[in-house]
Amino acid sequence: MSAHTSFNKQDLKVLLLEGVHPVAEDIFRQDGYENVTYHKTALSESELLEAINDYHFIGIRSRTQLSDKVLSSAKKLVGVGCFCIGTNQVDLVAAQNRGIPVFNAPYSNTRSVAELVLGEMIMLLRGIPAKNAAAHRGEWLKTAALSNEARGKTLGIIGYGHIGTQLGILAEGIGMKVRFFDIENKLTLGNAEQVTELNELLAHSDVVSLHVPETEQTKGMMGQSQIAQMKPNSILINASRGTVVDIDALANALENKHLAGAAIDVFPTEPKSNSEEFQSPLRAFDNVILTPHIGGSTQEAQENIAIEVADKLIKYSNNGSTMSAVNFPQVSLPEHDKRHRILHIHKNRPGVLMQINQILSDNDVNISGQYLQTQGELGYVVTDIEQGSSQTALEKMRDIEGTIRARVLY
Ligand SMILES: NC(=O)C1=CN([C@@H]2O[C@H](COP(=O)(O)OP(=O)(O)OC[C@H]3O[C@@H](n4cnc5c(N)ncnc54)[C@H](O)[C@@H]3O)[C@@H](O)[C@H]2O)C=CC1
Ligand SMILES: O=C(O)CCC(=O)C(=O)O
Repeated sequence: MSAHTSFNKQDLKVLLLEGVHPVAEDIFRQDGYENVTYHKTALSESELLEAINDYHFIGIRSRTQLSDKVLSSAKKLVGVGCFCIGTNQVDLVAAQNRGIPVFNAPYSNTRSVAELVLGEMIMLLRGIPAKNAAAHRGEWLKTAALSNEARGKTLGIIGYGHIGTQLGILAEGIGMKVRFFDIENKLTLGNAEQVTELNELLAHSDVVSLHVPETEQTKGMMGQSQIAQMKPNSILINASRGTVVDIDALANALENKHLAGAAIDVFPTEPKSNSEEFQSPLRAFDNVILTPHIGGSTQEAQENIAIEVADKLIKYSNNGSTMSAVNFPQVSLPEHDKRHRILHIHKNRPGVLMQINQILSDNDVNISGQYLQTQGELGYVVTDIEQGSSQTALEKMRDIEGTIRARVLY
């Protein structure tokens, strides 16, 4: 990592929440960021509103809600790291409007989710959750009724992305037939088959597994009528987002024995901490595997995520690189040894680049490299300069109409 930054690293404050893997804190400290606060849990909204004003970087997982209201209190915030895949807990537009890039770890926990779902699928096809629960109560359910091999069964995957594709390959490995539904045309891996109608997938799958992000389209996508379309005695698995499945409709389908079982890892409302009671109508069913949103919670995944996201935040802080930010123009930058680098974030409108260059020219500043990228409403110009007063130029650039924020890296 470059040692050159506009801020004294000791003055930059980093807040890590929700027990992200401790290696994240080590990485910040090793890079010279001494001011790192680590919390094992999420903060309540009022605690967050009070604390966030002090921090330049925040690291969260899926529980912390970075709403417009919270972000409006985050006056010093430079970057957000989601130590997970989903970024729906952050108001991405509000962050973008404030010139704050949001980073995540798009791949690091995907294998963990795929492995969990594979295991759940095999257990549910054998009816193990119900037999296990009965045995814990002293009952002996020795029967082959509704107990099936996975081999030869059809797995229907909804959302054939990083997790869906890995699950498909693992399932083929144990002899399952894989079909999937996705809004995009996808390159199929192995012998998987893409279907164009969701209902067609639902009607012919022995197991349906959801791997879509939370969007306006996916909220409630498995409602009463979709669950009714599922094959009798089939199984529903959701390790995507809690809003995707109508839990009451699922409970009804289990109650009237339309479905043979389910595995649910994510819920419309999840406890805010491990000490809060988990409430769900699904608690009544022995044939449902209930897990506390731990699809991606393995040691391997959490450590990889911590390394990936901490590195991205530090790189943005030290070097200005926004590669893989989810709400920001993406610029990959070389190191800027022996040069000053000015970062200018502005509303995407004509003429800003021209004004930046005019200011540099007026101040006798020689440009050695320049990078411009825009995304939607936002523009990001990075200018490397060889000499001259970067500070004076920076002050003038801050006055350009539409400027959201600007800083210099030494
Ligand atoms: N339970 C857990 O701990 C975890 C949950 N997740 C959740 O899993 C989701 C999926 O993760 P990845 O596979 O890595 O994401 P991805 O972005 O690689 O794949 C998502 C796929 O869903 C498709 N899609 C989007 N909208 C759709 C729709 N309306 N109908 C059908 N397909 C649609 C996309 O085209 C894409 O192919 C994440 O967004 C996250 O919410 C991810 C990691 C851990
Ligand atoms: O580990 C977490 O807190 C959330 C995992 C998850 O759902 C994600 O990566 O999107």
